[in-house]
Amino acid sequence: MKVAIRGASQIDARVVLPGSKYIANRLLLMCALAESESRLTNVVNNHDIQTSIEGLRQLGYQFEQQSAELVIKPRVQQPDMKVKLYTAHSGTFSRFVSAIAALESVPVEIDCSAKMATRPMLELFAGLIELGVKIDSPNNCLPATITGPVIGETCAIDASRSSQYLSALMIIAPRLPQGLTIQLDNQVVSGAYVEMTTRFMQMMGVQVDQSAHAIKILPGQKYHGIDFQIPGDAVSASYFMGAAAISGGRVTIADFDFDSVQGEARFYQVLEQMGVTVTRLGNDLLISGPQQLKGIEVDMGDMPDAVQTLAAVACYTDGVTKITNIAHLAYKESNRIEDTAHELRKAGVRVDSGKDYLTIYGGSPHAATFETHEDHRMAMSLALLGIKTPGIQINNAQVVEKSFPEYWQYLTAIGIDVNTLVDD
Ligand SMILES: O=C(O)C1=C[C@@H](OP(=O)(O)O)[C@@H](O)[C@H](O)C1
Ligand SMILES: C=C(OP(=O)(O)O)C(=O)O
Repeated sequence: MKVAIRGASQIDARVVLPGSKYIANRLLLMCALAESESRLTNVVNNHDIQTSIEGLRQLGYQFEQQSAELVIKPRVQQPDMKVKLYTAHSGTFSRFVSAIAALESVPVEIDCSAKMATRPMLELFAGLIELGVKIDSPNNCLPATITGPVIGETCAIDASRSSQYLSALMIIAPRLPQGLTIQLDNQVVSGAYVEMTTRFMQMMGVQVDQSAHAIKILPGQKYHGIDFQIPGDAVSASYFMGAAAISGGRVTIADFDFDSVQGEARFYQVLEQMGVTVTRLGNDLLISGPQQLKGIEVDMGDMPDAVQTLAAVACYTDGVTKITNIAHLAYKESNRIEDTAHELRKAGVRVDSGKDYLTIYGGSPHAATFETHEDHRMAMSLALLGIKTPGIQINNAQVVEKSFPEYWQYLTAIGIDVNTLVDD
């Protein structure tokens, strides 16, 4: 599927966003491991979350859709023979379920998409091996067969390429008879996501002790089931904030998750530095774009998934935007440093890129056809250029299914013209 984007003359819209994929991804697992029933509402229906539910079902965990609620009941039977499951393109589920698989004493064979098979797993596998788990993987990536159970109580983890390794081990800790001490071997990236894991573990009754070099979960703790409404997805919100910023129009994000555990919920503060006006209206957040955006320098280490949104907005400033502390973006669905730079250059934008930064020189981008590199965020963010620049097209636009299947309809609803074209 290919789409052509034509900007709206004036954007003035209110957007109600689907629930956070990040919170859902954690709660599905924590609730599955809980000793009592949980009820979740506003669980986003996207490919990543369907993949998580399906994969956990293969392990015998129970998910039931009851009208608007997803009901998760304690597992009654653990598998007594080899289990096979599929993690598709989801980095989060690939890492989290590898740790869950290590709780079983039968082999769990985990397969994934060709793209996911190129994303790193090595550091998590090393941590699990230290805990006595057998990992059978030809190249330290998925596909792999994981055979538990965990027998150790201490391991080291290097989370300098992905925080998901650390969250994965934290999530299973309450199920380990001796608890777990995780030594932090290196700098931890995407720290806000580890904080998110901690916050939900605490909400479900598990105490997490954190020091500068270790995370400790004491034995004898259990997840208690919860009744919880998942707030809106902060990264999905970033595209509509970006649309207001680029167009100079107004977008209201309904029921914005103000005291959020989602790092990217602070993206509006980044836009504010660029000249956007932000107004709180009760539970809503109004973003009003300025006449002219300013370039800024900003550390996006804790907002990794909004970097491409910012890169798109940065194309329309009257200055230079430097996005720093993003070396870990090389290991996402695409290389979000080099591939983003490459695509923006197609529109005549000057971009400098390095191991841990992107520098974008604002100006007047011209028409371009962008490739998505199988990255949903590449499609969603680059489409924003079409708001102001005629002739923007996106190939393989269906990649948005991973996190936000209705994205193109949402753009149409705020007045942006999205035309589906026949593929070349
Ligand atoms: O824990 C999570 O839910 C995530 C952590 C981040 O990954 P890294 O820790 O690999 O940066 C983020 O980019 C990803 O989309 C989701
Ligand atoms: C990086 C992302 O997800 P994951 O790592 O789960 O594939 C994302 O949604 O942008």
